[in-house]
Amino acid sequence: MLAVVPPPVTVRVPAKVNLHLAVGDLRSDGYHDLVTIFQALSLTDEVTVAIADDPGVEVHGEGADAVPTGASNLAWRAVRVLAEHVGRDPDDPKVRVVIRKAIPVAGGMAGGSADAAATLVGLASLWRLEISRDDLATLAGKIGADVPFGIYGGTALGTDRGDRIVPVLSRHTFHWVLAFDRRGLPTPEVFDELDRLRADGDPPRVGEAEAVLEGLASGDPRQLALLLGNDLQAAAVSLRPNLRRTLRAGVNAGALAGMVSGSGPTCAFLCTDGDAAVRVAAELAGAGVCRTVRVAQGPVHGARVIGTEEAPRPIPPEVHA
Ligand SMILES: C[C@@](CO)(OP(=O)(O)O)[C@H](O)COP(=O)(O)OP(=O)(O)OC[C@H]1O[C@@H](n2ccc(N)nc2=O)[C@H](O)[C@@H]1O
Ligand SMILES: Nc1ncnc2c1ncn2[C@@H]1O[C@H](COP(=O)(O)OP(=O)(O)O)[C@@H](O)[C@H]1O
Repeated sequence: MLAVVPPPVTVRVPAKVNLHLAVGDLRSDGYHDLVTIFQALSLTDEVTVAIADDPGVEVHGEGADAVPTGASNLAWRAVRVLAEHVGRDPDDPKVRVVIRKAIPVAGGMAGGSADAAATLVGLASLWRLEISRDDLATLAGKIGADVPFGIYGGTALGTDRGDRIVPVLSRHTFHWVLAFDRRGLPTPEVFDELDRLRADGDPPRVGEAEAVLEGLASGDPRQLALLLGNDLQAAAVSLRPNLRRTLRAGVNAGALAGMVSGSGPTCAFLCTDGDAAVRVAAELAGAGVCRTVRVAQGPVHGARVIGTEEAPRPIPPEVHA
């Protein structure tokens, strides 16, 4: 009898912005304790996993040239972690992963982490595993601090390394403009720069997460705008002084507030509503301070298998200058 090969599974997964990012001291394991509030945004990557005799990773779309396709690809690490967990051979998982990127690479929006989260969710479906979202999130934490949030999406409080996730009920939609920088910024360099700035002086620290949770609950973007904060912003701006100009340009264009997203260099601007976001995006694009501008809204759900009626986006053609 012929074995039936299950069809490929495609998962859509969101980028994140940190509405609040409080960084504690450097720990002995090389990480910092964090208290952060994540929000998942409608800027998404798509990841397809399929049974294949030619295993590996393919990457297309935004920043694809800068993404490794070997063992260090975070999606491939997810394949290995899940294979090991369920007793499959991690060195020969017989899986092909195709990633279509829209999330900027090394942009502070957890794009690689999102691809890893999507791979876990996709493989759980492809391999027909009985595994809960919480168990997938625990495995996700072995891949990277930001990966568990990609499993849940929505709005969530992250503590410890940022990988202990408690979902936050958030009934309101917020509108964002995102400014992608010309080059990415490696996360470890930004944490190192913050440690250096703190050894030399006293860069500003964000307040309490509770106030931000109240701002979220109010649904009023004006209230939330006053409460956004990111301890890594000073470090990202120190490494990339041009971000100061980008942040100013977004606010001058009519955003309620602008901040560096996570470790940067993407800047995120909170706007009054969807129409305002489109106006801010158009003006920011004309200001010449960044590479690309996108409009997004949040919160959106985490990594989710796309139904058969929702075909994956076609692979964008490569554009050469
Ligand atoms: C800063 C944040 C904010 O959400 O994300 P990005 O803005 O880069 O996407 C995260 O903490 C990034 O999470 P992620 O990118 O998954 O980090 P990992 O791969 O686990 O760690 C990369 C490196 O970042 C530093 N790191 C990360 C998390 C943390 N709590 N403390 C740290 O010091 C460490 O130097 C670590 O070796
Ligand atoms: N699937 C992936 N997508 C993007 N980057 C990846 C991926 N796998 C590994 N990486 C590596 O991880 C680094 C950080 O990627 P990313 O998650 O996009 O940034 P950030 O941590 O700033 O949010 C990249 O510079 C890249 O070398």
